[in-house]
Amino acid sequence: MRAYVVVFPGSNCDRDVVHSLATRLKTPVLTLWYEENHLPSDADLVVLPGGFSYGDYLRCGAMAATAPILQGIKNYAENGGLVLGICNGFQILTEARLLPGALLANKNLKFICRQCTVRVERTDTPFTSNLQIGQVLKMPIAHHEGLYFLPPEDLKRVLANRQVVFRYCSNDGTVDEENNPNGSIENIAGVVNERGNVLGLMPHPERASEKILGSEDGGLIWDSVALWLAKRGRR
Ligand SMILES: NC(=O)CC[C@H](N)C(=O)O
Repeated sequence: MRAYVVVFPGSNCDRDVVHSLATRLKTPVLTLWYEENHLPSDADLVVLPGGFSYGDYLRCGAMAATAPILQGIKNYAENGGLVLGICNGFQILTEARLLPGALLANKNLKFICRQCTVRVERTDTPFTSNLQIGQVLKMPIAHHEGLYFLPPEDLKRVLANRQVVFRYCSNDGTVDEENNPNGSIENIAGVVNERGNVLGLMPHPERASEKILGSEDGGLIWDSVALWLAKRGRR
């Protein structure tokens, strides 16, 4: 398998994602500059990493969503390619309308950087294929605009389509207001598109993929992608 990590001006988690993916999966991971307008034909996974693309000016992800590489990502996703947006990458995917909803300022209006736990809601996606429904993953969040929001009609559609993949929860998997760090609607921490090949999530798997980081649970997401690809003949 071959993975690519997109670098925008202001990305700051790109190297972490490269290191984490390459170490865990022992696979080539290359970076891709935002001014490219198409993706290499050998890409099995494209990651939009966290950070502050374009300094978060205008709205988080709004300017990056108009960068040339997004055209390549849209074509790639339309053809079924796997796209993962982490934190600022998630914000970029919603701004580009590749994912529903929007990320608004956290309910306490503060930047929140801390460990948190999310519950797995779906295992029939490439990103969660090696997980169990209800499994709790420990991964840190680090954002100011992480409150996931959808207007009522869109929320109904997203729930009916089972697009919610992760929900913020307690250590034992309880989903409630107390365990909702940023005020996201329905505790939503990650969603997929209808087809299931584009995932956005606010927690950082790359910051939770080695014991020394306090959790290796993020690595389970990488394992899931590798397993899903291997089942389709991509190693
Ligand atoms: N870690 C990140 O990707 C941060 C995302 C964005 N800059 C925010 O603060 O919400």
